[in-house]
Amino acid sequence: MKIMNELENIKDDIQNIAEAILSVINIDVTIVDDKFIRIAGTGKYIDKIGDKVDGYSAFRKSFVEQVGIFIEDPKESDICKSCTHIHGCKEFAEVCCPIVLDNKSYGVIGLIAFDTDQSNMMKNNLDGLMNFLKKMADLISNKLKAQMNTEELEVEKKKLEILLDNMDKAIVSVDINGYIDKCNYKFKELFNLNDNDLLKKNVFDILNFIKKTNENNFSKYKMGSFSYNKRNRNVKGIYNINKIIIKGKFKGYVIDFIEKKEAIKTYNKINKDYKITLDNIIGNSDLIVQTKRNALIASRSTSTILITGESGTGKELFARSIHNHSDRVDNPFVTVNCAAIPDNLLESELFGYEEGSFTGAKKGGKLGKFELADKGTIFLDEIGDMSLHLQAKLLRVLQERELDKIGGKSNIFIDVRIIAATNKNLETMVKNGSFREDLYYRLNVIPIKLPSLRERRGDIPLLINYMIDEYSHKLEKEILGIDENAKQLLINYSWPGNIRELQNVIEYSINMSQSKVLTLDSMPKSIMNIDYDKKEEGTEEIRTLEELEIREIKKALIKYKDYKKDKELAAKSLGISRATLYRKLEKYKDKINGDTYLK
Ligand SMILES: Nc1ncnc2c1ncn2[C@@H]1O[C@H](COP(=O)(O)OP(=O)(O)OP(=O)(O)O)[C@@H](O)[C@H]1O
Repeated sequence: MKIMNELENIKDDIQNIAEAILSVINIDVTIVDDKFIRIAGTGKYIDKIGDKVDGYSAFRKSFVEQVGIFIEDPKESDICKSCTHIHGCKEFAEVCCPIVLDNKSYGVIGLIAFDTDQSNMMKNNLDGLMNFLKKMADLISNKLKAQMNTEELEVEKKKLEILLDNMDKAIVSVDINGYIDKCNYKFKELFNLNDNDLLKKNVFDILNFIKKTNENNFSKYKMGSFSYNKRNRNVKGIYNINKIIIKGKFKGYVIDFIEKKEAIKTYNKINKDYKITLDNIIGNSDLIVQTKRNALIASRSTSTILITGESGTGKELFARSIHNHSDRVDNPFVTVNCAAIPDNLLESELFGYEEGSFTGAKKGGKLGKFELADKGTIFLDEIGDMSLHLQAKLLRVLQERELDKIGGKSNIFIDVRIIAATNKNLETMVKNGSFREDLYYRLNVIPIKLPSLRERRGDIPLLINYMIDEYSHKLEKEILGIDENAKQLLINYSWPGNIRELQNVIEYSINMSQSKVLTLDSMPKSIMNIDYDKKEEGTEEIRTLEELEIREIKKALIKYKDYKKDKELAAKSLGISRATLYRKLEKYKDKINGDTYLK
């Protein structure tokens, strides 16, 4: 392959300069590159363009030493003594000047006199001539520089285009008015646009979910969600707008877009390494081992699962593990707490709605959790708290496997595995009419009942050690273990809040501990004062109604401890008003005082 000399890229410009020199001084010009190949010439040199110029020792000297040279009489000149052509030389005089850029020589401009007139003209105007040639050489090096810069820019541009086309995100850059400047392949693909669609088009017209008027109201960066529907292309996602500001001046926008399903996929990929599995569920007792075995079998099917168990027994943990053991693991696991969302919002949360379906509906509509969980698993926690109206809707989804969105024109097919969970007794609820029987049977295809902590006390020491490790690390306290008395207390306690309560007790105790070993002193008063549950179920003594009330209040407080509206949810689950709950807390404050959950 021929390696191109830099000057060759601008040889037309160089030939023009050679002819300009000729027209000014009327002496023929030769311009050579760094290999001494003639790349431009006038008069009799025109036919010799492309030839190697031999013997020109003056050119070499000028090139190597980067100096202008004048040779008055080649036959007498010291410089020409080594020239192989000296005997046949027809030259009367010669002037040459190097073409230099950033201290590197790229070639030489030479003027050769073939008669006395030309030689005299050179001699008499030498300074001016040298100066003129130097200016011409500078002109060539400036052209060369511009050419190199353009080339560099083209390489950068190409690299950038390749980079953009290989990005997961769709990207478009526009001017201050929104006219499209550049976009990547993904952008055209995402919005189903061809080059004609983009020619001199305004992005705010094409993607009308972005309102230009709003874009002036943010400083640098803004994000939003979108729904785009055109030419059978229906995409939903998130967009970010970045303002391009150079030296304080606003120059346009770069907008990137990511499809929601892509974002979810990426999220799942990132989190894959931290996924919880059945192996992370602590416990050696027969009950928990058998439950884990059943859960593993259930993970291989797509049938609906109903997990039951008291609050804090690990229902969500099991649901996540089942998803992570299933072949849906690379798709989303979406959780909905049916008790934490008011009934009027739950419907749109679950099923979503189309744009404009009601006053106040968000632009672009809203994706429901069922759609977000596409090809994955939806975990419907606290299903027993769902209203009868929504139970009917859910039943339809389970039966038809189709979603009927609020304001939607057509139904959407869904491929979602359902895992429901509750701590309520659904059978009793079915009997008293607060839970639909048909829905109960649809959900209860694979039942998994989680044992309470009381039923597997043998696992308590294992759980305590695991939690001491976890929380001492988290709280940066060196706690080495638990003493026998404290351990016995925890083994015998009734654990109405199950593992979540045990976690809270250990966390509290590590915080309070003055020594490296947890003792009774660091335990919360609540688990020491109330010991009515020490005995196994069925053998307990009759308790006073007050004791029962305190216990249920404590259970409710533990359960909703982590929610923002904890008291409100606790009161609701107890079937009393918030004010009543506060009154009772005041009344029993000595009995519940010191309880970590009340803070
Ligand atoms: N076997 C276990 N090993 C370790 N941690 C556990 C185990 N079971 C539950 N946990 C922990 O206990 C806490 C409560 O678990 P989870 O939220 O799954 O319970 P839940 O039954 O869904 O509760 P609720 O009914 O109140 O929603 C979580 O922090 C969970 O990580």
